[in-house]
Amino acid sequence: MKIGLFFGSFNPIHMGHLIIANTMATATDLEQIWFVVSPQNPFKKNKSLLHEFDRFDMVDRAISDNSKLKVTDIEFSMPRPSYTIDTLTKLQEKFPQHTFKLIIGEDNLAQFKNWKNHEAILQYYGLYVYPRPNSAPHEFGNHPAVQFISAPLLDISATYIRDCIKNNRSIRYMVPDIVEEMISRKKFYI
Ligand SMILES: Nc1ncnc2c1ncn2[C@@H]1O[C@H](COP(=O)(O)OP(=O)(O)OP(=O)(O)O)[C@@H](O)[C@H]1O
Ligand SMILES: O=C(O)c1ccc[n+]([C@@H]2O[C@H](COP(=O)([O-])O)[C@@H](O)[C@H]2O)c1
Repeated sequence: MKIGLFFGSFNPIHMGHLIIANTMATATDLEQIWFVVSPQNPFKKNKSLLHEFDRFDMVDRAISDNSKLKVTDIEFSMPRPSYTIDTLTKLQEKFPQHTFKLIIGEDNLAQFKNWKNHEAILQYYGLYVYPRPNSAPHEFGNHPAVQFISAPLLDISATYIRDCIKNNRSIRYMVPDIVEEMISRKKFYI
């Protein structure tokens, strides 16, 4: 199967992530999209970052009604911080029957050449890139391993959602109802 990998903290997962994942799952040749939840980076202490199990749980609930979307905790047991190439290698070893592609926003492309073994990512996997506002110029516009996919731009972030919660403003429609319910019941981000 051809699988797109969408990496992130998902603190929490929101409609911006889900719309990109669903676009990739329905408007490309990718058959499934796997959300790869990043654990806490020990060098980037952030007190608003929920425990990885809670973030995983929110993603799991958010995608439970869509058979093309899956979530993986593969990075939880890897050395931290985990480099994308190492996670790709581990997934490919674990699932040799699948082909993996990396899904990234165009804003990440300007820095992509500084990622660990970025040439190997291009050579053995490849990128599916979705548009992001204010993306800096980059050199991958005509690269054969980089596919640009048209997708809606949604100006919403997990930071904005956490701020809304702190300020007692509604997050309805920014996250799935089931995620909103979990955040409120467990008193996350207050
Ligand atoms: N609204 C959005 N549309 C498209 N991509 C997004 C959107 N929000 C985040 N992303 C991208 O999704 C990936 C995972 O996102 P991440 O978990 O860091 O969420 P975030 O909303 O950017 O979080 P935070 O505000 O806490 O930094 C990142 O590459 C990020 O750039
Ligand atoms: O593998 C690398 O060298 C690498 C370097 C920088 C960023 N990344 C990945 O890019 C994504 C966005 O990173 P950041 O630092 O902009 O939040 C995230 O999924 C990181 O794992 C990966």
